[in-house]
Amino acid sequence: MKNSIPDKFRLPASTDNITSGFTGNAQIKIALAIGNSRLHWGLFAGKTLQKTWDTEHLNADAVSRFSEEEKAEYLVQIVMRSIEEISSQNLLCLPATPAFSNPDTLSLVPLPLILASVVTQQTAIWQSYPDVRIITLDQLPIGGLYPTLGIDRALAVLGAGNQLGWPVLLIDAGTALTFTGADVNRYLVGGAILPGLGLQLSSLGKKTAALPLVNLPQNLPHRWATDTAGAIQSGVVYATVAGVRDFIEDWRCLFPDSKIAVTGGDRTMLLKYLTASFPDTAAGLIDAPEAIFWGISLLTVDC
Ligand SMILES: Nc1ncnc2c1ncn2[C@@H]1O[C@H](COP(=O)(O)OP(=O)(O)OP(=O)(O)O)[C@@H](O)[C@H]1O
Ligand SMILES: CC(C)(CO)[C@@H](O)C(=O)NCCC(=O)O
Ligand SMILES: [K+]
Repeated sequence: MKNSIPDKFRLPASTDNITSGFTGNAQIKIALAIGNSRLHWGLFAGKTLQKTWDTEHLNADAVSRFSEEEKAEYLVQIVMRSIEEISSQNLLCLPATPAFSNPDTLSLVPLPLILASVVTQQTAIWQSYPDVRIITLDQLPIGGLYPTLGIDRALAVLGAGNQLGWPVLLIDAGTALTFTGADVNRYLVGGAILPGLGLQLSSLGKKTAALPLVNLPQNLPHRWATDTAGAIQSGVVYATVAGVRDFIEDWRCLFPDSKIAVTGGDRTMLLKYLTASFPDTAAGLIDAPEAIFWGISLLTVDC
């Protein structure tokens, strides 16, 4: 669904081609994937992903006090500031157009925003963005999806399958750790959900009296620990890695030639632990931090 754009957010005709300097005629769009821990951003020129970055969730209480018009302006500025920040770090080359170089004109530029969210409260905020399109399951060219499946899982498995080939198993090591598998007919076979590595550690720290909050270890820890922090790390890491291995091996029995991709904020650590403990299982796993944006890129036409 596309909201109408209030006149105050429309680009002046002279800056209509604002981003053409590095993209030719391709239209610039922003993708926002809202996860349970943070916001994941992608900048597209047409279907080409130029850059990705992460930011914090917005403060829902603060935003709820704004009028509709203030919300719209605030959200446009959040997007533009975020882009300016990554471009000023030289991570992205944006042309020196008035809209990008003059802070007074920032709010004139409502870049189209494509939103995929698994956090309802954050979705609600972004509905006030002047040019937003929200991706829903029914828009995805993949069969067998059940109504409550997370849009992040559906997009990431679709993206991985399209980019790497089908069948595909997508492992998302995010707040939650998920497995999502689809067959050669782009049909959902199924999956599983468990607490992610970070969430296992934080819930032990928060929900027990004696256990401290500990970080993920940099490397595979000692299994038989003789201190509390080490015992927590050992338990979480070895049990998770054994579980992940079990899902991978079962999937490989079902689909021996399947691609298997790993995404999410804890993917690098998970891959490190898995490689150290089960090198044969880890062999051939594909590092796919942008899997969800590969999925979103398939939906960037006519929006
Ligand atoms: N800079 C960072 N900020 C927050 N978390 C980070 C960061 N770098 C790595 N992580 C790890 O990323 C994990 C969260 O992964 P991710 O950001 O992919 O989740 P999410 O997409 O917000 O959640 P989900 O997809 O499960 O709803 C945390 O457990 C944390 O350990
Ligand atoms: C599992 C999470 C939290 C992973 O981000 C998300 O995909 C979600 O909220 N899913 C809904 C339930 C399901 O996928 O079956
Ligand atoms: K919940």
